Amino acid sequence: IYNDTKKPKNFPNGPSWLPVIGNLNIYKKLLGSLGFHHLVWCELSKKYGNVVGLKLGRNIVVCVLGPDAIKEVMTREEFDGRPDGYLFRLRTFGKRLGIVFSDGELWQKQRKFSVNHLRHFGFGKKDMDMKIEVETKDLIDVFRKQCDKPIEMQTAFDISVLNVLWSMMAGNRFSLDDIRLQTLVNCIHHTFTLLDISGGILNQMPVLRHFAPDKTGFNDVVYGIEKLMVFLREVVDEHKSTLCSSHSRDLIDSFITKMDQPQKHESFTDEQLLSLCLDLLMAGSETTSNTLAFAILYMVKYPEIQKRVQDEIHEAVGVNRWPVYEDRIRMPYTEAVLMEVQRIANVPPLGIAHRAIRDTHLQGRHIPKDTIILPCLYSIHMDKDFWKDPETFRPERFIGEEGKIVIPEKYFAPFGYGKRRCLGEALAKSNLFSFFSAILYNFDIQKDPEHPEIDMIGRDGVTIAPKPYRVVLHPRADY
Ligand code: HEM
Repeated sequence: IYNDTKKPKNFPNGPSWLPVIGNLNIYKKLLGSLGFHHLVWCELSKKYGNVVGLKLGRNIVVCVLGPDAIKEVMTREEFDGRPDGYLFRLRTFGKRLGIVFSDGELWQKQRKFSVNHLRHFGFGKKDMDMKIEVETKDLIDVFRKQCDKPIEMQTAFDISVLNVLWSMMAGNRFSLDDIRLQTLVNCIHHTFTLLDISGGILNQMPVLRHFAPDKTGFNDVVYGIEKLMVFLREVVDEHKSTLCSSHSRDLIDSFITKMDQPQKHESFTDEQLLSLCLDLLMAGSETTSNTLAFAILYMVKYPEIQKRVQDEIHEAVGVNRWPVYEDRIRMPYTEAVLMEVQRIANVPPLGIAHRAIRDTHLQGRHIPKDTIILPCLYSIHMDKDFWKDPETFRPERFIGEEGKIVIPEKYFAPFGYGKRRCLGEALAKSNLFSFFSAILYNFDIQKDPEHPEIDMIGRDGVTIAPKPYRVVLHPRADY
């Protein structure tokens, strides 16, 4: 018990550790009053500095805040690992598989494979933008049918956003009223609200799942993952039965073909294929949908900014078509609005957890091997010294004197950076721009008169999601 309370020498500052629970008592109390995990770390950093160290159950967790400490974590090879533990393995057959929470050789091979093959199927190229155009058109058609009536907005983008990625992964798309897919995406949303990026209670004290399977979220997480896996297994089986080995239709085909090659890396297995698909689905849908839903919410809150975006769209493309991603060069204000949404909404406020792969130092403090490291992206996006008025929604902050976009990279990193930076950045940016500008081209977005209150404070979880809200879309005259 005494050893349990002993901190490693020169460990980052933080409160004393209790036996077994470590600092879970303090953490829980702060979370109860502040409501968000990232705010707990910000609060602790006021007392303990920019590198705060806690023990949460069996996990040692260090949160880094501010540009210098975050840069060290993102760019030093010792921090390129991802956490291991009960929760992370629960997703992937009790093993370390997938792409988001794997590391070492498996991660390198799988990341390289995914990037190369997604690119082959259009990722980051004109092909991808054309797929987005198709999805945008479909979604606008759906919205047109619901004009002048309140529409549920925080999940409105789910299937459209997923379709673009899915067409590269599995070669097809879903109808926007596909009930099964919407149920699966709802499972993803729900799972994200139950967990937090450090692993949460299921990783810190996995034994609790036996005593409180509902309260710890265990039952819901298992249910959600099983549902997704059943769906993915059907898709993979269908690919296997229709595969033509000389012609890959999509990423899944390429993976299956690779599994049959004698010189393949040992990580190309059935379980890894399912885990990779699960990770891409989860990482690719939630983040983009939430950002778009926040963007619409900000436009309702600030109609004068909405009007300015619409004026810019008009000037850049006229009235006969809506903007596509290529037009962004002539639409700096619209781009700045989306960047400002990413900065202020902080959809992944703590990024994705890293792990120290060996004993090392960070900002002069000792970090033991396997420490979970949380880069608090919120801390740079909301840095008072740099941004001056971080709580104010002011897109102009991203526009330089010559009217062009300026990105202060040290203080703006919604996709992270370094070797583990977001793999889907190109797709996310193109999705954000295309869906957002198409909606503003076609509609004036207004509050639901029956629910005029606008709640900008989201819901906590792995990512921050807006609370359910409705808006009314009015078709714009002449468009
Ligand atoms: C607005 C949308 C998105 C945001 C804000 C976002 C943000 C992030 C962040 C902060 C990370 C962690 C970076 C780090 O650890 O240093 C990450 C990783 C990742 N993202 Fe995204 N992301 C978005 C969209 C997407 C999309 C569309 C995909 C789909 C392909 C995707 C796939 C991934 C993957 C696979 C990783 C893990 C990369 C690795 O560990 O090597 N993301 N993302």
